Amino acid sequence: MTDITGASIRLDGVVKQYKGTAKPAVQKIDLDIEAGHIVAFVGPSGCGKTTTLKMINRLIEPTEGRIFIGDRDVTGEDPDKLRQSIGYVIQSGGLFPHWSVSKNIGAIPRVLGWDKARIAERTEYLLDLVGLDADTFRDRLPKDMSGGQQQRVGVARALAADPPVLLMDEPFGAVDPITRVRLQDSLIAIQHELAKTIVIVTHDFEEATKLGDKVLILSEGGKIEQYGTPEEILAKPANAFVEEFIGSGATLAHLTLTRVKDVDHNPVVTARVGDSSREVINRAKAAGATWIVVVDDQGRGRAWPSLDEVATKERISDYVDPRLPTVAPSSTLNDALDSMLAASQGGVLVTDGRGAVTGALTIATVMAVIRGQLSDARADEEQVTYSDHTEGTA
Ligand SMILES: Nc1ncnc2c1ncn2[C@@H]1O[C@H](COP(=O)(O)OP(=O)(O)OP(=O)(O)O)[C@@H](O)[C@H]1O
Repeated sequence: MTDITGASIRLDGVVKQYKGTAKPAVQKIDLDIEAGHIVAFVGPSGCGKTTTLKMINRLIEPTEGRIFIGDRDVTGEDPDKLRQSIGYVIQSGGLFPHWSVSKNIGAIPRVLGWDKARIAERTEYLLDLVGLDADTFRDRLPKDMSGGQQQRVGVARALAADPPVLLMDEPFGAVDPITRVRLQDSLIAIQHELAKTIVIVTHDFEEATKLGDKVLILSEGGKIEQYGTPEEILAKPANAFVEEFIGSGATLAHLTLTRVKDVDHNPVVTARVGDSSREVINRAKAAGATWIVVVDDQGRGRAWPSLDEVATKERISDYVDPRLPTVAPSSTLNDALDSMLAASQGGVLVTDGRGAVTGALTIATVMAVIRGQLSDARADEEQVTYSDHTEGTA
């Protein structure tokens, strides 16, 4: 991990009561968020997640209490100035629709008076950081991009002026499940590089455990039910509310704690377009493989034909499989399973941070981990054997 560029956040007795309401939306919250951490706010609809988030950048003014960013008490700061130093990402990116990607990303730097060359350089850097090719996307309008690409630009825009804090309100709520996994993995990779302080609101406990160094579980009125690491929450739910919120699938929720990088991968045999099929087949057979991965010059997967398919042509063809399932090292085993199911495949390719194929993960490996976790969980439970049971009921 690189140097932490994030700042701590502290909420000190913060209350929000909207005008004309009987009860406060947030009753009195004290919260410390460590610099360089990702904290995920979860809880049922209407519990006050968004209200709490928006008080941090004063899009919503607290009724009482103080908010600190680093050592700065920002409660009395000019809200416009404050928001220039806090990145903010909302669902669907929230881009200005008539502005190009580069104009959107440069919005805050222009307000801050940066010169054109510095803005252009920063835009290139950020587009690369969020995984978009600058030459392809710089001049695009939001309507000419997919939802996932727009959301990547939204993250780039929020990071434009290098703020220490990034606030994200349901950022991946509006994209399909596979894109969602890619965006989550991309956020984890960005965080490894930048070490900002990130607060993310989500409805999804699984997303919270995947992204959060810590998870904050709220109930109605912004009441803190538990604030801890995903491991702590899953191992020791603080009370019945948390237990119910986590749900009956708690054992399988552990699958979200196990990352692709934590389990063994199978090696893969790779080939390039134009390679001799016979040579590739010989190489694959020697390695005991029944299929290969065709990769491009950067090592990114294009297709994974079986050896029978390879044998139908003299040379490796340039076919690109648009549904090739891939996961990143930071993906969870649940993501890997989803990806396999979506592609109707019994395995998934594992890629490094730049998308190059490094191995494969099979459904057998994932099932072995699930079996191990289930038997660990059962060993912890009171053991009732078949004979105990029949004796007890006889
Ligand atoms: N502008 C407002 N005026 C009055 N009440 C509001 C206002 N905004 C939110 N509320 C109320 O405050 C409470 C908390 O809302 P908030 O949006 O923070 O919850 P949330 O946990 O983010 O919900 P969701 O998950 O549905 O987005 C809710 O009861 C909501 O109806």
